[in-house]
Amino acid sequence: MTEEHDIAGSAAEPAGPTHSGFVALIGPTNAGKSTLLNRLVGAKVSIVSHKVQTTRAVIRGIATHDNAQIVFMDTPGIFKPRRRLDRAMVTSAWGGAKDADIIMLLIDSERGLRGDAEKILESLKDVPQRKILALNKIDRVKREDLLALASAANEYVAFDQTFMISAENGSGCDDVMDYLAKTLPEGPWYYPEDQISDLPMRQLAAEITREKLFLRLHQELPYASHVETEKWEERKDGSVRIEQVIYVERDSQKKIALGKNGEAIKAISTASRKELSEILEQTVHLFLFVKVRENWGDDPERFREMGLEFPRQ
Ligand SMILES: Nc1nc2c(ncn2[C@@H]2O[C@H](COP(=O)(O)OP(=O)(O)OP(=O)(O)O)[C@@H](O)[C@H]2O)c(=O)[nH]1
Repeated sequence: MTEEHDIAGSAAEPAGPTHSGFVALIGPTNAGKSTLLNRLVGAKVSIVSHKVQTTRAVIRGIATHDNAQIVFMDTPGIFKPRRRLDRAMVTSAWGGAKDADIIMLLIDSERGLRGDAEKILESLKDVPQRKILALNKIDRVKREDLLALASAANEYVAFDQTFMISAENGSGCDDVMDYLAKTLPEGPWYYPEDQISDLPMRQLAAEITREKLFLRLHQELPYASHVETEKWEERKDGSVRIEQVIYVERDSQKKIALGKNGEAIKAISTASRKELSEILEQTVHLFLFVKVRENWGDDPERFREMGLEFPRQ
């Protein structure tokens, strides 16, 4: 994940050695993944409010604990991608997990290994990364059942650690964070601490508009355009105002992007706004501008904005 390293330079990091890395949180539906993330990415932390796309995974939240920055990823494609957004984001089954430093499997200890949990354990066997297990909802089960479940799961996969937690009341969650903070590799933080909240969402929004642009104009505008989100303003009435710029390289391309009487840009804007409203579950006011910027394709900054590594050669 070298592209994120590029961003790390401006992070407000604590003194002393820092740790950082990606944790893929997986588990059957209803295991308590969202509840756990809300807790772990809680008070001290900035949450990425919506689902966010990096190259292959979905960043759900970024937590800081001691000197570590822990980036939690969702890997929705492992099972049945239910939501449209999930499907759109999943490029390959274990996509996100491949880039994770640690894979954390969350199991509902009341349900045990029935159904999906067993299938996931099976498929985890061949995954090379360090794996940990968290048995959730321990407030609902007896201790001896928990121990039996822990050893049953460890027969499938040799977990580095097994935690017993309650995402709901917080029990055991600090232990998980202590472990992650010290086990993730030493290195600079991936994201600036104070810029976490909407930066990735801006990228996702730009990506959606770029897709609409491409769908409509790919024959005329092959690779000569790119989209940036310039403004993101949450409004009191619950809506959001998003301003984006479509960069093209030449005046002739600007004409194409606008279309006759602005028809192309209007259609792109409508399609993008619709999808953004669905994803964000709020009213979106989208404003698109087309600007000519020569040679944007040679500008490393533009690549970084898109979360891409700048090809050196
Ligand atoms: N008793 C108890 N309930 C919990 C705990 N953690 C989560 N829950 C409940 O379990 C249900 C499912 O939790 P979610 O966090 O939505 O589960 P999820 O894994 O994100 O589910 P999907 O988004 O469907 O994959 C909710 O009703 C939670 O309140 C826990 O530690 N104890």
